[in-house]
Amino acid sequence: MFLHGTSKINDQGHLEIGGCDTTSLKAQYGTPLYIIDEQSVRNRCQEYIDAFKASGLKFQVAYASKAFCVMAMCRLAEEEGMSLDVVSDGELYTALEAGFPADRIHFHGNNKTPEEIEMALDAEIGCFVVDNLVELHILQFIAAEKNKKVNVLLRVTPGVEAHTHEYISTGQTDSKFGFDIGNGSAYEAVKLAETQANIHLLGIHSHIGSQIFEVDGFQMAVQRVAEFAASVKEGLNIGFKVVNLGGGFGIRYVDGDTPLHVSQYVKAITDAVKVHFADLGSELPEIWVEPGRSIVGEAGTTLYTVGTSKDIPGVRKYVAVDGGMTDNPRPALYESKYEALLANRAQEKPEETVSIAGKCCESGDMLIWDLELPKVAAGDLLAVTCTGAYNYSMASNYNRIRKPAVVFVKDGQSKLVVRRESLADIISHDVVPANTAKETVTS
Ligand SMILES: Cc1ncc(COP(=O)(O)O)c(C=O)c1O
Ligand SMILES: N[C@@H](CCCC[NH3+])C(=O)O
Repeated sequence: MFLHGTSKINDQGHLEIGGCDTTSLKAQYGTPLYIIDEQSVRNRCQEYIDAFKASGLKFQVAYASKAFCVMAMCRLAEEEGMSLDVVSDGELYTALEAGFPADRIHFHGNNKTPEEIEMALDAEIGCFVVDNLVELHILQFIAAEKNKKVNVLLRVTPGVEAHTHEYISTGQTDSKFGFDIGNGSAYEAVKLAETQANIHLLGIHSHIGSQIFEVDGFQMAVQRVAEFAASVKEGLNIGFKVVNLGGGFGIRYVDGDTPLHVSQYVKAITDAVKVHFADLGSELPEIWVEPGRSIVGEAGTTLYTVGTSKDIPGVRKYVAVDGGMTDNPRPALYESKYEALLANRAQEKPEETVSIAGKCCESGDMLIWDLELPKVAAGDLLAVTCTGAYNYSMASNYNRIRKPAVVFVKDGQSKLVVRRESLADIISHDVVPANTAKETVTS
């Protein structure tokens, strides 16, 4: 079994993360429980920053908060010197309430509402990543009304297709995101942006996909973006101060996933920048990236309690846990694969093959197929690894299942960062119209 970060099996044969025994975490917080290995997250942030420092280029590493956005995580990212990418008023609000410096916040999204734009302008965020012409016009209009000049990156699609699951590729020409370089719309957008009095065009942004293992997609994107920058320089005499290359750096979910070390991705990108932008003859651009999954993914573990099982002789044994697609929709959405171990008997040898089912009323609610485990029984603790990214942030209340708590663990201490939803939370937004309430009372 592959253990990430500070995870290990302790003398009691229990899975321990951040020096905390997972059986004690269950006793203290209950299950399902998201456990975040705080030191691993901090280390990963520093690996990015160190790799960029080594390149000698000016840079910003913006944590893509969509991967896991809670106030404690925003604080941590701030402490580690990261910038922050947000895509909605909710993420922006979380960051601001956490005290994240507004000037290090970058606002993404292909359909920002005027209200969201206004909120971000009032907060004086660092920059808007403008996705389309409608947004450019709205932003100019609102910025003019407020007498502000806003920093803008234009999101372009460089036409690079990263090797990844088709549902999570965003770099192709046929994409809902950004201005296409290939058909000239990116060039026209630059031209237009430059004429807008309240827009300060900082540069461009490209994001080629997610869970990428190879460097060639990033290198190709740098080349395309540099060629585009050259054509803009030549045709419009406009230079880009900033080039943002998005996120997408892969992580190891299961055997066979072969991510590179963060420093290798960063070196490949910064070397490519040095090669392809050198010809422009001006100062090399500042390079920004936006890793999400690779900051928090491997640091997360979800702890479940095993409940019922159903053995169909000669076919399959289903083992159900007290969570499922509500806390981790990725297997159902993307057929994502995960590994798991029995956290309370972590040293025991595998004895049976089981498939891990969630508790939702949905046959697709399966977390892991064909997992080798010791003989598993009700009450055992199952730890699914690598759940730090796009699990809590994509969790739902389907079947009115409550969202789990989240704890940070480090140096033998655990800190609650999101409390478990209560049953009262579940109905807290419900409104019973007056006449229905009356009928309910009298029936
Ligand atoms: C624009 C943008 N930036 C950054 C990210 C973060 O990607 P990842 O979590 O794969 O690093 C995404 C998501 O894929 C994205 O769409
Ligand atoms: N939510 C996706 C990734 C989408 C990336 C956002 N652009 C996942 O779970 O992997």
